[in-house]
Amino acid sequence: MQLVKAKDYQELCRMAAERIIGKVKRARNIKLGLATGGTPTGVYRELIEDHRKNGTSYRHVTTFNLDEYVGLSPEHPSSYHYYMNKNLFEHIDIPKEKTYLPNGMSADLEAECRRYETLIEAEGGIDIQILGIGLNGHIGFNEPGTPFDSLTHVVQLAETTREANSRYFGSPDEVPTHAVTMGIGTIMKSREILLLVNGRNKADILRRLFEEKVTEQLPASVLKTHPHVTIIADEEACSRLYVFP
Ligand SMILES: N[C@@H]1[C@@H](O)[C@H](O)[C@@H](COP(=O)(O)O)O[C@@H]1O
Repeated sequence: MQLVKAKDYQELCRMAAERIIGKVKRARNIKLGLATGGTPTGVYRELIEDHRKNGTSYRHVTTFNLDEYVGLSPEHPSSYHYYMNKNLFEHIDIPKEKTYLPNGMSADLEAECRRYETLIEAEGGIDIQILGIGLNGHIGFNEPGTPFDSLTHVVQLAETTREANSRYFGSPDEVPTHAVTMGIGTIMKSREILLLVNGRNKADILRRLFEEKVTEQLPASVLKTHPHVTIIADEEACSRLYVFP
């Protein structure tokens, strides 16, 4: 894992966007793995601004999101479909039919998981996967204890995760109890991974990521075994690291 330090959130977003834009410009056909949550919103803002100012085109881009809540339709304002449409897709020229998220409304969720996994494979896999990290070290919605070889699956969300994500809902009870998420094995198949970590509340989990051994109890620790991971973290997130490049 390579750690790149950003002064603050704004710089982190610029750095991440630059990497993505560089790839989008260079490749004729690129598959981006996208994340939701608070962390990537500023990166998406940068992509939109660059698209407007510099005309970077996304017509040749396919996207796969990490996860979606079970039981929320794409029209639900707290669904990840809605988030992606509002925060990115509606503002760039990506063909809507090339933007994929798991369908949390499927009547057969097991079949949906298999369909999503197969779809990623059929498209040739993900070139670069953007990740945030949960306070307990989850990536996507892979909570502590998830097997490292897991593929897309249905998860029961940890209460701490439901609580942390309740800010996106009217009340904590409205947060779904389950989600469909790419598995850790799915994420690890990405050719490159960009983990974004910002803010003081992430300082402890970033410290744990560096200090603790690779264990399924800390899902993000698996990234230490991937050949091409860059962590972009701001100063606040790095404030508990002993050694800093
Ligand atoms: N499923 C998402 C993750 O993909 C995200 O990385 C994490 C951190 O969110 P935030 O960026 O808001 O801290 O929370 C959610 O649970």
